[in-house]
Formats: sequence, C-alpha cells, structure tokens
Amino acid sequence: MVQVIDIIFVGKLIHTPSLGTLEIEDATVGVHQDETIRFAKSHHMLKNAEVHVLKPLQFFFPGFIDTHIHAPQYPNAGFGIDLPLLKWLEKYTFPIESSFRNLDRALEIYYRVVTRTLSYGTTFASYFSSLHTPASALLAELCFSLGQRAYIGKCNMNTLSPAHYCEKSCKSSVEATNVLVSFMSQLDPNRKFVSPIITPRFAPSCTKDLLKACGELAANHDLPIQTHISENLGEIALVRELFPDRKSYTDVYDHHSLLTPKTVLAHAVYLEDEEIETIYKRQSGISHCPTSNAVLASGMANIRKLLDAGIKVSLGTDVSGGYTPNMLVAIRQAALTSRSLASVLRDSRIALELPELLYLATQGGAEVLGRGHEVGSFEEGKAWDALVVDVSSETNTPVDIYERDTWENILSKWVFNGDDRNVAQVWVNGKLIAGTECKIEDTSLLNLNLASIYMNTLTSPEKKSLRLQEILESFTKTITLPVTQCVSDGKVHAEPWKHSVEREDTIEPKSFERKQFLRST
Ligand SMILES: Nc1nc2[nH]cnc2c(=O)[nH]1
Ligand SMILES: [Zn+2]
Repeated sequence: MVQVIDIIFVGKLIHTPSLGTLEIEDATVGVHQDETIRFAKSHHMLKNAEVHVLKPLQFFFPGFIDTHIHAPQYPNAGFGIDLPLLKWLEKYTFPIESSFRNLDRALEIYYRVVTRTLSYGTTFASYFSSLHTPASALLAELCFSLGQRAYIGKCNMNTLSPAHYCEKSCKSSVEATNVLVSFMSQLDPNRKFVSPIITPRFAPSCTKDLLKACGELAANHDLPIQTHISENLGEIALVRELFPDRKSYTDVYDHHSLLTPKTVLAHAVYLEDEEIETIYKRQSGISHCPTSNAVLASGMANIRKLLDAGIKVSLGTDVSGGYTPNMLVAIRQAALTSRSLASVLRDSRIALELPELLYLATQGGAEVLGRGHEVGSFEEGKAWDALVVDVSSETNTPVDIYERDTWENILSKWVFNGDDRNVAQVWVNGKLIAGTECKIEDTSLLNLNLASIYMNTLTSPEKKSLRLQEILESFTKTITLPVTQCVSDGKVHAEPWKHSVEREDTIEPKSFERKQFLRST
C-alpha cells in the first residue's frame, strides 16, 4: 500500500535502540501523516514531501525523556544544597510547593518549566506537580498546548507534612485526584500526549489507607504510578518506624499494590537484594537521579547492579534536588557517579559507558514510562520525537570540534560540553515545537482560561458556589502567552530521490568516506 510521506529528513542519525548499542548512520527518514517514522523506500509516495537536510555537524538524536522532575520546585533549582532530604523538604520544598495554590503563580512558573525543559531537548517528562488539583490541571494544559509529552502527577500527601501543605484526609486526596483524572480525560482522551500519573509523594507522607487508595486509583483508571524509594538513610529509618510490620521500604509499596509494570521509583540508592528482586518481579522501573543524590548527599546508586538484575532504569533530573532540568547534566552526573562508585568499590564494571548513559536518557526512559514501543529511538513505526543537535561553531557553545574528531568523539563532546544552544530543533510527534531555530514568528496566542480551569477542578460543589464570584474576580479571565512559531531553515526539495544528497562543504574528518545519504532501498 503506497503511503504518503509528509516530511523527509536527511542527515546523520544517532540513537541507542538497546542498552549498550550506539548507532550512527547517514539516514533518510520519512514521517508519515500519522507521524511515525518510515525509513523511506521507493514505494513511498514522495511527490510533495517537505525535505529537511541537516547541515554539517548537525545530527538527529531522540528527544530526552526525564522520568522524574518536580515542576513546582523549579524556583528553587540551583540553591538549597546545605541540608539532607528530610530537613531540605521542610525548609525549602514544602514552602515553595504550597505557594501553588495560587493559579496565577502556577502559570508563571509552569510556563517557564515547560519552555525551559523543551529548550534542553526534553520531549517527554514525568512531572510531580504540587498537591493542588488546579495547578496540576494547568500544568497538563500547558504541556498539551506547548506540545511536550508528559505524565502529570498531583501529589497525594495527607500526613507528616506541614499543616499549610497537607491534604485533609485520604478521601479528599482521592477526590482531588479523580477530579484531575477526569479533567485530563477531556484534555487528551487517548492519553497520547498527556496522561495523569498516580503520585503518592513517598511512604512517609501517606497514611496506609491513602497508599492503598493510590494503588486502587491506578488499577481502576489503568494509570502509571510514580513515587520515591530508598533515597536517604534517614528516610529509610523513618519508613521502618512508620511501617514496622513491613519487611522493607519496597515491601511497603508492594503491600499496597503500588508496584506495577507502570511504576516509576525514583532514586533506589539503598535497595537490599530482596527488594531488587521484588522490583524486578513486578517489572517496575527506576528513575536514577544522580545530580539530586549528589547535591543532597543522599548517596550513590549502583545502577550496574540494577541493570544486571534486569531492572528497567532511566534518568531523572529531580529538580530541585537536582540543580538543573538539563538532561545532559543528568547524563554527565550518572557517568561520574558510576565512576566514583567503581573506584570506591574497586569494580571498574560499575562505570556506565556513554552508549548506556544515552540509552538511559532516551529509550530507557521510554521503557520505564511504558512507551518503549512509541518513542525513545528512531525505529520504524515510532513517533518522530527528535532533536536536531548542532555542534557547529556558529552555536557559540564550548563544544569545539576538530578535524580528527570521529562522530563518537563529537557525540561525547556534546554530552559533556553542550547546552541548550546546541538544541537547534525539537520535534514531537512530527511537529517542530522548540529549539534555537524556532523563532517567535508571531505571538499567536495560547489562550488559557484560568477561571475555567480552576472552576473545573474544584473538588466540592459547595466550594464552587461560595467561591465563584471571588474566583472570577481574582483570576485573569484568559491568559495569552506567546507561543513560538517554529520555522526550521531546512532546505526544501521537490524530488529528493532524483539526486543523491551530497554535502558540498562538509567539514567532516577526511577519514570518513562520504556515504550516500539515501538509504539503499
Ligand atoms: N529528592 C526528593 N525526594 C523526595 N522525597 C519525597 N519528596 C521528595 C522531593 O520532593 N524530592
Ligand atoms: Zn523527587
């Protein structure tokens, strides 16, 4: 059956389809109208395809997948490195999150979080929001409107949290979660772009009935789950005290049916062998957050041990435990943490290699979020969630490429010295949505009606009537935000097959013979 290809991409394509493999090739990729990748072959109809040819020292790389980031903590990113976890939560984190009861404030911060993570090349993020349903709904609207794939988790927390930032009861927490789930089912019924994710903050902040209710919510709505596990020794001791009849931290979650194949467990720094076995059996995944573990002096997770045990592993920035939403920093820190642990334990195997690290940041993240068949690498049939990375000197970044550099070197220099200026284009599901080559063409506006979001996410009817007037006065009726209109400067050819796409002025090292860009059909 002949398929119409809408866009053809021609250029260097780099991805890590499985743990430890790194594929670097000259490719021609066609994106069909349902935005899946087809390695274009002659039987494809190309007559009016738009063709994007990459410049020398540009390459396609799968969009980064951040499997653990706290959106309301973004204002704290980069400070507060003086305390360990539990004191850090009290002094810095709960206060900043509690300010998200104000939807105007939530808009200001969440708009910045989504545009900033997109600028770093994060095409898919699993967000913790605050415990507030309206703010969580707003985050979902923003991701959906700005084009970033996202899981949105309204924190469930009804105990051991400050009075100003704690849900009244298990019942109110469940009700507030159900309101978000139904709000989001109108926003994206098939959960193709945004989906709720059930988010018991961590065992210490949930009563037993709330933990159990979260397991039921996930089962009833067929939703993923995210939480924290075994990050810090003080936290583990607290969990042991709070749940004396449970064998371990893992057993607390398992006992409440929170370990499923769609569960994301952040940190996992101090798991015992038996816990690793249980997590493997339940097919739950780990979000390794090395930057946060270093900043909060939590410890060093032995990722090699988890990988050897067959556990799905991904990477998370864990803002603001981690000081930046830049996934390149998470990759760098994972490289360095694994090497520090290798030297402490005198076992060089523990060091993670670059292909493995890039896998954790892309395909590994897709697997942990249950979307490994859809995104994470450039395999046929997947969505075109892709970055165009530019490491040429025009980007003015500290990535300096020399003639003798191989593409492996170039890739490594980008990882260790690159930043958002190297992200020229960000594509999600075949649409160009961000990147330095995206200019604000016109401020075609994103209209968000905060009052309607707020009204639609109020949990109790009496609140609706009592507060209607106050709400409509306090909120700006509709917010208009500049949304970048992206124009890539890819060249457009009518008939790409008529001629091979040779680079004229390539500065690729002489050692590489110039390969045809067109895949052999
Ligand atoms: N790093 C981190 N760990 C947590 N455990 C419970 N909540 C948090 C949080 O916000 N950040
Ligand atoms: Zn976290």
